[in-house]
Amino acid sequence: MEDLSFIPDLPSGPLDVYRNGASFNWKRLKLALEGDIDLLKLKYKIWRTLEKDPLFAHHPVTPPLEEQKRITQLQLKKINEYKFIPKEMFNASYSKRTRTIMTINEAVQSLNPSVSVKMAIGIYLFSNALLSLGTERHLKFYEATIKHREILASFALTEIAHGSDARLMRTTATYDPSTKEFVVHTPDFEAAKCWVGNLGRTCTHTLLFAQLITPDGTNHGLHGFVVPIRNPDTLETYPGLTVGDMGEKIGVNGIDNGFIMFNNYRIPRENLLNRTADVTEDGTYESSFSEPSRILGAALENLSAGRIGIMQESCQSLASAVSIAVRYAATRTQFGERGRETPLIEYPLHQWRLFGHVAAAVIYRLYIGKFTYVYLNMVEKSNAGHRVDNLSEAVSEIHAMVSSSKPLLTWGALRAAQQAREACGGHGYLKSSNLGDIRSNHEPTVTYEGDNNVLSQQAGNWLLRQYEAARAGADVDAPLASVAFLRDLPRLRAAAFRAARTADLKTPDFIISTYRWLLCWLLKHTHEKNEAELAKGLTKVQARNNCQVYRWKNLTKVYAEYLSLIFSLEAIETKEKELQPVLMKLFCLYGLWCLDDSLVELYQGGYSKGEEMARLIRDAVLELCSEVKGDIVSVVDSLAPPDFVLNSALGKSDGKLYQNLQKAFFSQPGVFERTPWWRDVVPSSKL
Ligand SMILES: Cc1cc2nc3c(=O)[nH]c(=O)nc-3n(C[C@H](O)[C@H](O)[C@H](O)COP(=O)(O)OP(=O)(O)OC[C@H]3O[C@@H](n4cnc5c(N)ncnc54)[C@H](O)[C@@H]3O)c2cc1C
Repeated sequence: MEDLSFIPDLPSGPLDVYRNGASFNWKRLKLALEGDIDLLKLKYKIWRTLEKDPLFAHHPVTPPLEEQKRITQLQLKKINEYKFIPKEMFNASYSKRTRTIMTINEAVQSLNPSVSVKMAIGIYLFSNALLSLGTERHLKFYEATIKHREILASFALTEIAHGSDARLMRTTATYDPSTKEFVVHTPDFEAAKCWVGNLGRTCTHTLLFAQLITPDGTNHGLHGFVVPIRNPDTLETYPGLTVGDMGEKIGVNGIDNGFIMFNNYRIPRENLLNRTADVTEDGTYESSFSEPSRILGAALENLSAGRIGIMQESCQSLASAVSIAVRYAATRTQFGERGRETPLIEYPLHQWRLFGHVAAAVIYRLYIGKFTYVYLNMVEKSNAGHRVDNLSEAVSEIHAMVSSSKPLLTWGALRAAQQAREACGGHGYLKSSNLGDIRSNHEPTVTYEGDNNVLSQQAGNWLLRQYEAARAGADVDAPLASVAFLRDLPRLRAAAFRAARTADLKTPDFIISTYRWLLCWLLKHTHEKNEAELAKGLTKVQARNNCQVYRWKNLTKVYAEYLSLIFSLEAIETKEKELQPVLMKLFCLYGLWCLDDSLVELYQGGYSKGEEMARLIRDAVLELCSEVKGDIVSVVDSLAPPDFVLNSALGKSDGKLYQNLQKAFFSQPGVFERTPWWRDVVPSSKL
């Protein structure tokens, strides 16, 4: 068995009442959730190092806006200097290297999300894009970014008037053969690039997406270009650019999101990322689809890697939020009988509000851990030029999986953060609870890297195509088997709810088979709705738009929940025996908690009649809440980062709630000093 002594023991205190009764060892569950001991060690190394560095000390009061940006930039510089990526990683496999980078990002994210976003865009997204969209001539940018850290980049796609519909971006890059340069231009303010992270104050280069126009006037669509923005020695912006900071946001204010307008700004021809298409010196456009498998691999990489990173970070935010709320609930008492007050965690309502989110935190972690491996292995094979069977179908399937799961996880974490805040009552509203920062810093993930509602439509379209193929008796184009059950359509349609006791529901078989039935029915329902719209004489686009609500609420969400269930179940089956009972309970709790949300559709589709099914599902959820109660504090111990990272007066691992609150109150700068404005407000006019 692995030596886990690198994980510090937890201090004893009031939480021991619950910890002592746990059915498993929390450190072993922590390792099982991380999935890789080297990566877990790396996380702890990062946290230990940063805890000792005063630059990473927490501020009891939010610093002024510019100071937040300065601190974040300095923190990023310091993280670069610490060189957390082991040297040998630069020569390691793509999959291993990417997992290491993702782990570093996650460890930093739980401490200051602004730094991790800065790092993810400025270093990793950019260097990945250079590898997948660029060619040998861009390696110098790659080395300068990832090895020497001389370049801090940004990613400029969104414009003032267009975000989700990227095709209509209006920034142009027109080729001038007389100087062998592209001339980048912004026609007006509506076409200014905006929201670009790192652009406002700090980046040296941007990865710009602009319409490529050749001298014959042909527009070849959006292409990627490396565009220098600032002198790396002085951070002065170059002439021909109008660059500004977007100002204060609701969260992540350490990031300098910026806007930019280009005034006939010239860049060398070679700065076009030319893996898939190039412009010759004399201005001829050439598409070089000589290695389609590599090109598709690159496309897959670009579409999905950033979103997988966001999902991992969502797991971390969700884990932190529920850890604070559960530790609080185990130490906070209200009401009671016979002179003894009751801890909040003993109330079924409180359990019902929180434990489903705790189960989700565990299931999502297992799901994303496993899915990331599948995804990275496939990209690695494809980038290495190995044959991957049905690659283009696999690319589409991965895109559908990511496009449905990113909404599920980001919204899931947001809902949990809000519930955790409320579950801690008034104290949850204190900055020192950290729940406000967790919530507001997490919030923009539902919008960036693809707005959740827009992404989910794309997943819905793919699902409908698979259903239509299955209905017609054709093969389902899903090499990763996420909808393999569609091959069994007739049998699934005939299935029905047959359980009589809650025990029949608390099994993976019941949950998975109910999900399969539900997905089949939702597909049928959405397909029929679409056909009915077409029969009215509407265009395909109009018909699809009229089915949007069905595609998200009633289809894509359920598909994403199903994915999280089948992947996590596979992961649970490989975990050590001691952990299986608690993991299985959390699995069932999550599955039934989600099904409760789909009761309308289960009844609407005729899976059951009468009130029995709803009653049994809800009773089973409540029973499971009560069954996991004795383990739940240890479950959040496995999920939570160390106290320094969690940074919450309510969620410290010693459980000394009121002592920690007192420390937080008393340590605020100037808390007992007379306010500087007391003269203006004293009631007596004599002063
Ligand atoms: C903190 C933050 C950081 C960001 N960082 C970057 C960055 O570094 N680089 C960059 O290029 N961009 C960045 N963005 C921008 C982000 O990618 C866009 O905001 C996002 O793509 C959505 O585009 P939009 O804001 O134009 O919204 P819109 O596309 O205008 O959408 C507005 C709303 O309409 C809905 N909607 C849109 N189309 C449809 C439809 N067909 N049917 C139904 N509903 C629809 C959407 O769901 C959304 O709720 C960032 C944004 C934020 C908040």
